[in-house]
Amino acid sequence: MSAVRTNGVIVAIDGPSGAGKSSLTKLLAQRLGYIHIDTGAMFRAVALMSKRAGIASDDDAGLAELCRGLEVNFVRDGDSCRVLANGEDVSREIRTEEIGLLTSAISARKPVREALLTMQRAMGAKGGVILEGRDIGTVVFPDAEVKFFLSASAEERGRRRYLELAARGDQATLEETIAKVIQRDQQDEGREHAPLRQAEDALAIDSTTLSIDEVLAVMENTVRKRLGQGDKG
Ligand SMILES: Nc1ncnc2c1ncn2[C@@H]1O[C@H](COP(=O)(O)OP(=O)(O)O)[C@@H](O)[C@H]1O
Ligand SMILES: Nc1ccn([C@H]2C[C@H](O)[C@@H](COP(=O)(O)OP(=O)(O)O)O2)c(=O)n1
Repeated sequence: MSAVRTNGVIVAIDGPSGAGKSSLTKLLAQRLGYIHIDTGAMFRAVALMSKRAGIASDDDAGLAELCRGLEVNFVRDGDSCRVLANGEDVSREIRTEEIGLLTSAISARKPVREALLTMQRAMGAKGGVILEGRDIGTVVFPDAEVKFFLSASAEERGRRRYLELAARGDQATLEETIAKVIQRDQQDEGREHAPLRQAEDALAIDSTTLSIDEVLAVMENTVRKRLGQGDKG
């Protein structure tokens, strides 16, 4: 093991939008009794606060100032987790498509990545955590004991998002939703700082034709083997 951590190992789950990171991280954390850190929610909180403050997505000085005064926390609420930005519950407000696209833009800015990198390392250092995002296994915790790169075809990821939006009563079409997924992939993969890419030592899982339970079984067995607990069967 690369480091002695007080509470257990660090599990990194990276991958593109709609691959199933949030769903799987939540379930795996429950199975292992680990803490779940949704780093996308942290970037989303910065995006929301920058929009409210009228800070442009390329205003690095403004974004740096904003991050200096921002505290993001997660609090458990029954089965789910609330996201607090300076104490305010922003869990719902950060989940719109508009904030998703804005987040993709501001998360490319160096001061934002630096500020959140420090926060994420502090949150995960003791282990016993699963962090999900785009650069956990490559940048935030390159020494994480277990790394997954979860993906699925853009069509399938767009279809999943479309079903979520339709359930919320959103009018978006399937074609538009797939196009937005592809646009976000290009922004996240093409940026200069901490682009989305698979860590060399990550286990790649393509969930296009797998159910959530099937992906969960692969992940849980992989982590338990790493913990020396053998196959869960
Ligand atoms: N393997 C899967 N099969 C079918 N639907 C899935 C699968 N994984 C995730 N989903 C669904 O796809 C949507 C997006 O998943 P989510 O966990 O939010 O992805 P991400 O965090 O990677 O953006 C959710 O509605 C989720 O229930
Ligand atoms: N570790 C991370 C997590 C998210 N981001 C960026 C890239 C994404 O487009 C946005 C939103 O991420 P989020 O995981 O919430 O988005 P999805 O739920 O996958 O659609 O944030 C990042 O750059 N680095």
